[in-house]
Amino acid sequence: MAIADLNTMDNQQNECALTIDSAYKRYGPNSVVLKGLNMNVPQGAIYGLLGPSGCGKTTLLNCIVGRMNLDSGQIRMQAKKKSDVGYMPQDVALYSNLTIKETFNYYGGMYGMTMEQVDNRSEEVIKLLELPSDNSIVDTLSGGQQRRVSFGVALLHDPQLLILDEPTVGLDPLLSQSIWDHLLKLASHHKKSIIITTHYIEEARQANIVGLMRGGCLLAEAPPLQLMSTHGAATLEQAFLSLCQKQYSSSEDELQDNSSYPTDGPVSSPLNENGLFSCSRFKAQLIKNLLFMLRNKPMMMFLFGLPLLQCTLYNLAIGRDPEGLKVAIVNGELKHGLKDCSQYPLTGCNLDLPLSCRYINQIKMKTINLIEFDELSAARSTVERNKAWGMIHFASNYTEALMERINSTFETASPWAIDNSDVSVWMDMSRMGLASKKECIQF
Ligand SMILES: Nc1ncnc2c1ncn2[C@@H]1O[C@H](COP(=O)(O)OP(=O)(O)OP(=O)(O)O)[C@@H](O)[C@H]1O
Repeated sequence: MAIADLNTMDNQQNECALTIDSAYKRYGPNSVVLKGLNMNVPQGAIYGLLGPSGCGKTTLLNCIVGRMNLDSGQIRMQAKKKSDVGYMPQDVALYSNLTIKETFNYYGGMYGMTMEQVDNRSEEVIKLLELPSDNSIVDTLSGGQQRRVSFGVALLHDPQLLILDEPTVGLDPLLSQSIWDHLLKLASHHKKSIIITTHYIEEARQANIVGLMRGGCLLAEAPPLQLMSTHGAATLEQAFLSLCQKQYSSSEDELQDNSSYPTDGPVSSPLNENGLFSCSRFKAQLIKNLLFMLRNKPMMMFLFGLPLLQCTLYNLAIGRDPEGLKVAIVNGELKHGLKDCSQYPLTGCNLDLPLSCRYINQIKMKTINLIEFDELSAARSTVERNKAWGMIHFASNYTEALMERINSTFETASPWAIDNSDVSVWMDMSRMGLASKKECIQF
């Protein structure tokens, strides 16, 4: 190839806002949507992407903006960051509880615009798109009005590349024409590149270039008048029909054969994120979430009220101290039982002082009735007769044999051993740290 030809090609690619080479995408082995599609969107032009429902237009746009990856191929773009692109998806994806103004403030903040910029731009956009009062809640708008707000969001930050998925569907013809006029002005005066999909084929005649898509590839890509003259057609629709008939003669399902499907790995959009953190994005998210909370009172009451109710019910049901429960105490730690406790202070950090006195002192503050026994067997037999009783045994001189007996009886290794009847509580003082006496235990 001559050097002059190569230079021309390079220049053409430099002037392209977007170039796609051999794009392949499928949703499953038998659902190939893009089949080696090539596309060139010139800088400062409106590119009308036409095609029947289900031919893969939305899939292609999603791959361009980075919502999904191609399976194979290449995407080159002049826009570098996601905020250089304005995307209006086919489905309305707005926050329904925000007003139009708040919606613009939110997306403006996400694009890193100042409040002043947002105010100026939203005023222009509201006027252009004939939106209702900016205090109207999105949820209360008609489907067409919501689509116009979504369109306004794509226009708001004045991006280099606009990608609009059926922006004029369901609009009043006069409004639709004023939108096209605005897009033409954006392309010719401000050198913005615009990709627009539409089902209205004749509408696309206003585009600078149209791509006719069918069966996952572009059948043709040329200025509308050139397409019509090449195919001897009076309308764009007839030109499209003639191209479809030509394609029909070749096999459409070639690529359903998995062996010929290229598998050179996922190809992501070249658009970069706008940085990990930005104050304006943080603020925009915060305000949006606060507004959501303010406007969803029943939901907030449920979110905060349910755990509160659960805690209250839990505490009312089982969280209180048992009232009037009689608990037997056998204090083996002191020679004369709890009577000896009067000699000792109940506060301070002296571990030579008996733990049982402090512990019992705490229990006395509760609503439990303590009944002291001198003998373990007497307390035990009383507990066994009256199942509702509890028993605390403070032992001082545990021998290995005694420990084993307690463990085998109560089958637990915790400092508290719970009797099989669930009412007898043993306190193993040696495991509470008293044996080592290294720690100060304060109740
Ligand atoms: N998430 C998905 N999982 C599986 N198949 C999908 C998915 N999204 C789209 N498809 C299929 O891919 C094909 C192309 O869908 P796509 O939405 O890209 O078409 P389209 O040309 O934008 O259609 P329309 O003009 O009706 O919006 C369709 O057959 C569709 O069923």
